Amino acid sequence: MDATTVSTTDDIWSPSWDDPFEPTTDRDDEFAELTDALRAVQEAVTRSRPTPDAAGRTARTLRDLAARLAAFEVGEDEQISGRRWDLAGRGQTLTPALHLDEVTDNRARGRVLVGRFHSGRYAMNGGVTPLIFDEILARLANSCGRPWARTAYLHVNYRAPAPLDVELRVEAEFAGQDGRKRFMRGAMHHGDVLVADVEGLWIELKPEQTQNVSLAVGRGAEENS
Ligand SMILES: CCCCCCCCCCCCCC(=O)SCCNC(=O)CCNC(=O)[C@H](O)C(C)(C)COP(=O)(O)OP(=O)(O)OC[C@H]1O[C@@H](n2cnc3c(N)ncnc32)[C@H](O)[C@@H]1OP(=O)(O)O
Repeated sequence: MDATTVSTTDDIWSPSWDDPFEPTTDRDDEFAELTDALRAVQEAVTRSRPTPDAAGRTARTLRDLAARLAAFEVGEDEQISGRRWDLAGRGQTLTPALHLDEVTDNRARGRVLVGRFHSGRYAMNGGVTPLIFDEILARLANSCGRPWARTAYLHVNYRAPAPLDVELRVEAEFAGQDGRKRFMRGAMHHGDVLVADVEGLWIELKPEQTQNVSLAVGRGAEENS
């Protein structure tokens, strides 16, 4: 698609390159489709160099879409985004969509593919690595009915540049518990190459710290793909 010809929503949603973010979700699942489309927009904006005219028209279209969705605004406890535990990415687009293949009481495994939107320059941005680790370690730390815990720290070691547009494997391990403290470990690989590893601490919340935690809609990988 020629950027100068952008004029309709359909044009904007249809990238001209070989799209690594083709929707993988059921077409009857409209919110999942919406999240997929938003990821496609993030990637398209990042990859494009539109003319000022095309950029302006696209911006107006996006603002129009935001205004239309504002009519459906709800409080954080009622929103769908981030709470779709059955979807890779949980229906949010801050973190690259993590496909969880397994979450047991002491291990989690997943896959992630990162595009140019999350690039630091020909490799994954260093701030994105902790996002992905936080996601998988948090899911494991809070799996199997354990009381809710929050991240106290994440210590990330960057071992090699993480390539874009290819599948990365992410693993997490429940390394031990000491009272309210849950010690977690994780690693990210591209093929045989160790890209990054992490140590994290999760602290079980005291009752007075759980008041805003209303996520009781499933938290493991049971329905994730
Ligand atoms: C909420 C659950 C969401 C889950 C969603 C699932 C998946 C979603 C995926 C999305 C994922 C999103 C996930 C997110 O993004 S979670 C959001 C990011 N995290 C936060 O916002 C947490 C902010 N911090 C706090 O709320 C408090 O500091 C917490 C609750 C963590 C502890 O404050 P609290 O007052 O309760 O603790 P304590 O002082 O009694 O200390 C207790 C013990 O812990 C030790 N200690 C404490 N801190 C540290 C530290 N930094 N290094 C080393 N040690 C530390 C301390 O020495 C003591 O040890 P000991 O003396 O007993 O030996």
